[in-house]
Amino acid sequence: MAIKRIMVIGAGQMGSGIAQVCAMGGYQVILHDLQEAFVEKGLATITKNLARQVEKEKITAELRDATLSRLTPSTDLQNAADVDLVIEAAVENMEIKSKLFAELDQITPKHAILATNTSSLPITEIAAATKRPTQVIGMHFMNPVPVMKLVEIIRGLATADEVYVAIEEMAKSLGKTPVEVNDAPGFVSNRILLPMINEAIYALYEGVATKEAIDEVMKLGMNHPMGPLTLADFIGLDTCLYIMETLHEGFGDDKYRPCPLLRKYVKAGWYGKKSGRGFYEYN
Ligand SMILES: CC(=O)CC(=O)SCCNC(=O)CCNC(=O)[C@H](O)C(C)(C)COP(=O)(O)OP(=O)(O)OC[C@H]1O[C@@H](n2cnc3c(N)ncnc32)[C@H](O)[C@@H]1OP(=O)(O)O
Ligand SMILES: NC(=O)C1=CN([C@@H]2O[C@H](COP(=O)(O)OP(=O)(O)OC[C@H]3O[C@@H](n4cnc5c(N)ncnc54)[C@H](OP(=O)(O)O)[C@@H]3O)[C@@H](O)[C@H]2O)C=CC1
Repeated sequence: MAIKRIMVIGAGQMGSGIAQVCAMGGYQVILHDLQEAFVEKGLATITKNLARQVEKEKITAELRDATLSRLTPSTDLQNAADVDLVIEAAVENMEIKSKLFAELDQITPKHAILATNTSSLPITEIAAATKRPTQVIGMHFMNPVPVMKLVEIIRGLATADEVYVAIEEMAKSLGKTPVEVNDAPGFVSNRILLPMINEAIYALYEGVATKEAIDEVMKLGMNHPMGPLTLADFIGLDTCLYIMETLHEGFGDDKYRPCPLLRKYVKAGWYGKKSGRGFYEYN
């Protein structure tokens, strides 16, 4: 199954990172979002990242130029008509993802693989929105995509072995390390990470310590590169809440109930780094 042309859907923090590593890996990439301004913002992030790498002499100016030349902007989903693979990285919402996959099933060629970068939603349910569930798979990159080695690959109930192998090979071709997991709420990564972050938010909510102290304990005491509240801001508090809700609903276990403080911040529009304010403030 030769993969040459890819559409990445969602030009946010994950979609732009995924588009960057795919283009650097030699693939032709269409970066798609709802509005031109979002696509432009994503492309500007990629351009800035590549410029920084050239400055640091990590990549050549030729690789930067070749990478940029392989990226095409899109605001029309019909542009997926000749791709071999779609990697969807739109917002973490089942209704939006199901609708996108149903449309992609109509638009993309029969051989195309439809992958989702969802953090927690059931791959099997997303696949059920299509008539090609054997060709739907989870391809879960970590943030920041250009830096983190892991790609969690999630098989839905019907995912075909050859589709799994094609995605595993593709992840390796990007210099990533794929790890195979089965379809369960939050998979492995967020089933373990998000309850830890949620518990840190509860510690803040209950006045156990300041946000700085909570982060310092986990950084200096556990050698985490970022404290859990800084990491929550980095992931996006909206995404953190969606993931906790998926775990809560998926397992039906109250140990996964989202902290009320997390809900309050999301209701206030404090989404973390991407909106300028979360637990901390950003310029
Ligand atoms: C929610 C989900 O579904 C799953 C998830 O993704 S959960 C989140 C998983 N990610 C993490 O846990 C990240 C934890 N944090 C870290 O690993 C580190 O703090 C970090 C890599 C983000 C930054 O590392 P640091 O040493 O503090 O900063 P810094 O020295 O500036 O950066 C290290 C390198 O990363 C690069 N980098 C940092 N942020 C970047 C970004 N947003 N995009 C691209 N590159 C970035 C830097 O350019 C630098 O590259 P070089 O080594 O080539 O020079
Ligand atoms: N943040 C993280 O650390 C990680 C996130 N993920 C997952 O990746 C996905 C994206 O997350 P992230 O990049 O952080 O989120 P962002 O909010 O940064 O980006 C999402 C982008 O998708 C766009 N979008 C929303 N709906 C559609 C649609 N129907 N068609 C096309 N584009 C759309 C959004 O536009 P608009 O602003 O208009 O809504 C926005 O530009 C989520 O599923 C998330 O769970 C996976 C790994 C890590």
